[in-house]
Amino acid sequence: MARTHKIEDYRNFGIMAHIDAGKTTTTERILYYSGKSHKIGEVHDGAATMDYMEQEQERGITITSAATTTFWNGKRLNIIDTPGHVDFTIEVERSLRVLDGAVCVLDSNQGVEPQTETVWRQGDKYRVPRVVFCNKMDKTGANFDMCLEDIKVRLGARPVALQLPIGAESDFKGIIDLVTMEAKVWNSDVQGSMYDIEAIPAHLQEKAEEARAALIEAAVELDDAAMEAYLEGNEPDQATLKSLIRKAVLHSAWFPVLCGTAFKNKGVQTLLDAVVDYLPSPVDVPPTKGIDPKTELEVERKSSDEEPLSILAFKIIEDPFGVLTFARVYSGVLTKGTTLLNSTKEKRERIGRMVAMHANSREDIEEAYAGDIVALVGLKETRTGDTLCDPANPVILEKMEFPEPVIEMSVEVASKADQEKLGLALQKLASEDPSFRVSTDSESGQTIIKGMGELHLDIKIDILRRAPFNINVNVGAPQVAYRETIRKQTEIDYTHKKQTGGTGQFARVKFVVEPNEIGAGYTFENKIIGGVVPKEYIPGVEKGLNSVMSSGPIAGFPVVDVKISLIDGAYHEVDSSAIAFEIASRAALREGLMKANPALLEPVMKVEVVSPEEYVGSVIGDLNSRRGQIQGQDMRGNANVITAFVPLANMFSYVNNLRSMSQGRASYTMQFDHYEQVPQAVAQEVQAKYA
Ligand SMILES: Nc1nc2c(ncn2[C@@H]2O[C@H](COP(=O)(O)OP(=O)(O)OP(=O)(O)O)[C@@H](O)[C@H]2O)c(=O)[nH]1
Repeated sequence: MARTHKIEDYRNFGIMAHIDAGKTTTTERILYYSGKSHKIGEVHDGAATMDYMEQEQERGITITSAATTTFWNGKRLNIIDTPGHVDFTIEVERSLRVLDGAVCVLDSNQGVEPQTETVWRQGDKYRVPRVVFCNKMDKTGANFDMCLEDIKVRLGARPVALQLPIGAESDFKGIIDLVTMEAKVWNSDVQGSMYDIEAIPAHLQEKAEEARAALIEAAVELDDAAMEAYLEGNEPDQATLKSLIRKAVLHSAWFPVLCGTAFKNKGVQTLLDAVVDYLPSPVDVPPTKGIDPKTELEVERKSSDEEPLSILAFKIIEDPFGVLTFARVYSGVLTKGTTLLNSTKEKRERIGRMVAMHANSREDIEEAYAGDIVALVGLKETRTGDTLCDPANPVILEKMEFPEPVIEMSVEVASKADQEKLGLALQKLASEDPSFRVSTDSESGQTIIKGMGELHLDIKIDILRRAPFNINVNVGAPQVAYRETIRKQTEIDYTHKKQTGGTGQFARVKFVVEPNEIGAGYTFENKIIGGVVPKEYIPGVEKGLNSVMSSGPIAGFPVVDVKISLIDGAYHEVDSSAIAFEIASRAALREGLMKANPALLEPVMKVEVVSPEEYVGSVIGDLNSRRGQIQGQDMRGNANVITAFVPLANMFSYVNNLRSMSQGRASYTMQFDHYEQVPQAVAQEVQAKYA
């Protein structure tokens, strides 16, 4: 077997957008036009082929990223459909990490929306080259110029039109291609429609010439020779112009903007042309970086079949075929049947079977090459973010960062049989989604699930209740994931002594307890020199400390950002034991934390409300009453955008309040921003509730 496409002919790209802008519809049309899907699945019928999870179809939203391979103009396209809801931001991050380019889809009636901004910033973080597709040009209120302005103002990015719309709303007919100066007109909006090339409509001629001049000026800025020629009156030819646009995209110097309506089948082929012409191939982006686990030195892996094999797992899903691990091959060639090293876990993993995923079928493959995105079947040890590599040339590719969950909920089942099923099911879900965690409350013994938001947990519960799990679960109300920390340094000297007839118990420990840097977590250091606390008792000490750190003294929440040093102690030849030291350490730390000015921390969300003018006063008043701090207020179109930091504790069921406050006309999004100390009065309430 050999490559079907040169690596230069690959386009690994994602589609990112605010919820409902039309990612799924656009992806469906792309698959249709590129010939892989024979029936267009409409999102509103719940038949979209990309949205293969039953739930996604019912809710009409895309939850998991599905990777799909298709072909256009002789190029091999690997598409990832990324979810738009902010609770699934982690999925968007994962996708961006492994893709080389992206199409950002806007709703032309809405312009840049809050989540567009979030995914755009994530794109900036991973330096993903992008083109923008203004979708829904057929919708009432669609406005291409407003979208361009929004990209400038709200994203602070530089948009350059590659096309102009011909007509808008129900009169939208097609586009003027500013590179070729042709009108491409769809004279039908039924599925599979092709465009006709027509003369540019007379009333748009002047506007098209101006827009083309702007495009050429933006393009020649990227090349001195082209600029000089242009100043002397020579426009770049079409091939040069295209290569300059490509250069602009690769360097994010500016962003080409296209338009169309995926739903009405207009502008999809021209979008595919732009993907092929302007988005990068794997060799156009910098080589991927990693660490050599033996030397701990940084190494680079070029996108080439000749380099040692390196693969990053970015998504795990459970399906009737078994566990599918979606992975990107960064370098080298992977052959079925090989045993690889999972360098992140230091474990071997055999690749027994691998498949290329298409929207509604999968194809068994024998080999995968640098640049490919494949699904590996039945891996046992590999988790999202792990590296698989050639055991003789180990590398650990850059790790992904996962946000901490901010919301939690208890789950219960009635029967013992279900309890066992629940444990296994939760373990499975947690291994697929690193932003979803499971723990057991040490005091009540309850199972607690943790995630990024109410919807995130709702969806997990739904999965548990459905086939194949079919578990009858009861859930508690969602709770904020508080944390505890300390504000000052203290010392604590504690002796545990007990004499009950026979053998007694004796242990003395002395600790320094001090605040650690934010995000540094909990660290323990044994600073004892000499044998005042023999080494065999140290595990007991750590066990005692850990139990307090996982359930703090204020209200039983995990304690973070604390450093503990063991500086002194004493033992008794006969009466000391690891257990005695565990008891002493637990009691010492409880006392120590209480002396060290303990504080309760809560997650604070960044909230953005988009509201018509007449409701702004009530929205702001309401946010203030939720302990919100208003950060800003500006205009988008004729709507006001209010941004605020609000504690998550006061945001439950906000959607209902906002709806009734604005007669359903205001909308909002929120995402975790940071942890902050809870005001005294609120801390007392929390303490009364939990302690
Ligand atoms: N008028 C019009 N409606 C569209 C167009 N594209 C998509 N829609 C509709 O907009 C709604 C949302 O489309 P989706 O494709 O599900 O959007 P999405 O961005 O994938 O949404 P999520 O997966 O939930 O984030 C659906 O009802 C589509 O039929 C378009 O070009 N014009």
